[in-house]
Amino acid sequence: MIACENLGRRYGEFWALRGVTFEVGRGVVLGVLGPNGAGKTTLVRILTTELMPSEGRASVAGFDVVGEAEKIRRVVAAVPQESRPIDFLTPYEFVLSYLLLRGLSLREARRRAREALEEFGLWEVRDREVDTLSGGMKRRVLIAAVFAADADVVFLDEPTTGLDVYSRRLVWNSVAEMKRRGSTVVLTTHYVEEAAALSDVVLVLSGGRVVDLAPPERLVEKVPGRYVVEVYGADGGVAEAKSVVDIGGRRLYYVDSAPASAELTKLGTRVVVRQKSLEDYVLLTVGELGHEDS
Ligand SMILES: Nc1ncnc2c1ncn2[C@@H]1O[C@H](COP(=O)(O)OP(=O)(O)OP(=O)(O)O)[C@@H](O)[C@H]1O
Repeated sequence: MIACENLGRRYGEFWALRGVTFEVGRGVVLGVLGPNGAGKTTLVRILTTELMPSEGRASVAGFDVVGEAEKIRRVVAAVPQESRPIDFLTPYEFVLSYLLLRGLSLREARRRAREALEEFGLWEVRDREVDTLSGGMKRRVLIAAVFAADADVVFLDEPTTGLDVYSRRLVWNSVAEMKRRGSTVVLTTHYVEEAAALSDVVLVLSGGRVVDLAPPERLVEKVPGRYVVEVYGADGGVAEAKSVVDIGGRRLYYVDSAPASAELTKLGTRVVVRQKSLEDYVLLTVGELGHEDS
């Protein structure tokens, strides 16, 4: 459904994306993870035909992003980063006009607009001006419109940034539903647990390059050891640790077996033992998300 071959984008002398090669099929949720400036939005903008690549090729739904951009626009739906719905419309008018512009009949557009606004908990506020809604509600209006469009390929660029737990869960459910309907979903996010919960495959970018492309559980398997001992404050060290990471006032030890509780009490003021996760993969390979690549 999406294929990139040696894809690159340059701004002047600076390569924001380089040598990106990957393929994902129909009905797949592709999570895109990477630190600030890794190239996630650049990749999404090229695939949604908003930005031309500087080198390489990419196709979406079998259409070339350069030569067949018009065809791609008919089969994709996107919520760009930090986008907002048109302020002077109501949620109902916004979703309805989005569907009509995509070529749906009035009858079908009305049916889908209602269904999507209900799905996103917006039916009660359907006739209020978007301008008067909270930031999280505005975001939900956009995602509801894309959800209602039932496109072959959906791009969600950081869809849950700034959303509360309830709204985030609504978005998560809608991604699962889009996948169930057969859409391919590309989801960029800084929330690692979100990528882990929703993605079939995770594309890890750093400094414009592909670091890895694999199902989340495969990436977690690459983390050394089985457990993580998180120690807050001063600590005496864990002798048999396979790897150690320092973040802020926290030190993480990757170990094969959980230390006995007597040993834990000696370690520091606060100690947590947990299973390794996708967040540990990210910490060990690309550092903390949210940090600019150097
Ligand atoms: N129009 C532009 N002109 C020059 N440089 C740009 C432009 N757009 C993006 N860049 C640079 O390209 C790199 C990749 O940016 P991009 O927005 O794709 O990263 P990102 O992974 O989406 O980051 P974030 O997580 O912060 O949204 C960054 O170093 C950015 O500064």
